[in-house]
Amino acid sequence: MPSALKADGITVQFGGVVAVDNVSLDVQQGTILGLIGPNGAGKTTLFNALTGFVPLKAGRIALHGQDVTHLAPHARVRAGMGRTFQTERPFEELTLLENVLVAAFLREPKRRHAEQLAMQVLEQVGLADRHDQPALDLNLARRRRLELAKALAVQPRVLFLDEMMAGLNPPALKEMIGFVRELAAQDLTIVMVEHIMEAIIELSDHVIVMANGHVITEGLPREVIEDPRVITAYLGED
Ligand SMILES: Nc1ncnc2c1ncn2[C@@H]1O[C@H](COP(=O)(O)OP(=O)(O)OP(=O)(O)O)[C@@H](O)[C@H]1O
Repeated sequence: MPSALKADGITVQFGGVVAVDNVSLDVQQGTILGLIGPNGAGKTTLFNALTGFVPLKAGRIALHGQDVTHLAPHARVRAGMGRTFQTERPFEELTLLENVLVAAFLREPKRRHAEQLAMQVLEQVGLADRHDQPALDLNLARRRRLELAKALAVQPRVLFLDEMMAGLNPPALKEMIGFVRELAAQDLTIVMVEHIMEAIIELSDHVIVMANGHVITEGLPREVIEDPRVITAYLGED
């Protein structure tokens, strides 16, 4: 299977804090990588490093063989990265279609094509029938789906999902798991930071566990969550 995302020796330092220390990963096309670890482990920082939002102290990143290490976030979008943000902030006065259009224009300059693309992704996340409503009225589950639609509107080859499942009620969680599974089935490569273990177990092909900026173990989801080192990292030594 071809490598979709390959990162070697990623290191990020904030002042005296090494938030991510020499982390490497290799994600095969069409697979889902789950990134877990206790609060402060460095997951979001790694995510931001991969997508270009924080500078690297060391390391290299390749997307489908293209070196993107020194590209700015918008250039990584053009190279094929899409991402969601932990705190979704839609333009509340704009309609759902307009919100997704803002993202679609990053990849598709012609308005008619961008609109088609935006409607298509709204359809994919089950929001097409609300496309002309303002984002202001959306509940949490629909805001998340809108966030997913925005990330999909840049037509990514590798999609980064940052805690998409947090706070969802059981039906909405099931629905979101279904959307993500469907995307991977369509050969999209997915990297997800997630605290909800149900989602990690159901979706991940491979799991990386971080603590204190390091990878402490990796492997199949059911194996890693039973690893004593992982349990200790989450619960502490006592
Ligand atoms: N902009 C920043 N400036 C300084 N330190 C930071 C910055 N961002 C993160 N850190 C520090 O880097 C470390 C890793 O934080 P990070 O947010 O990446 O962890 P996380 O695993 O995503 O945690 P959570 O699960 O709570 O989101 C922490 O010690 C944090 O305080």
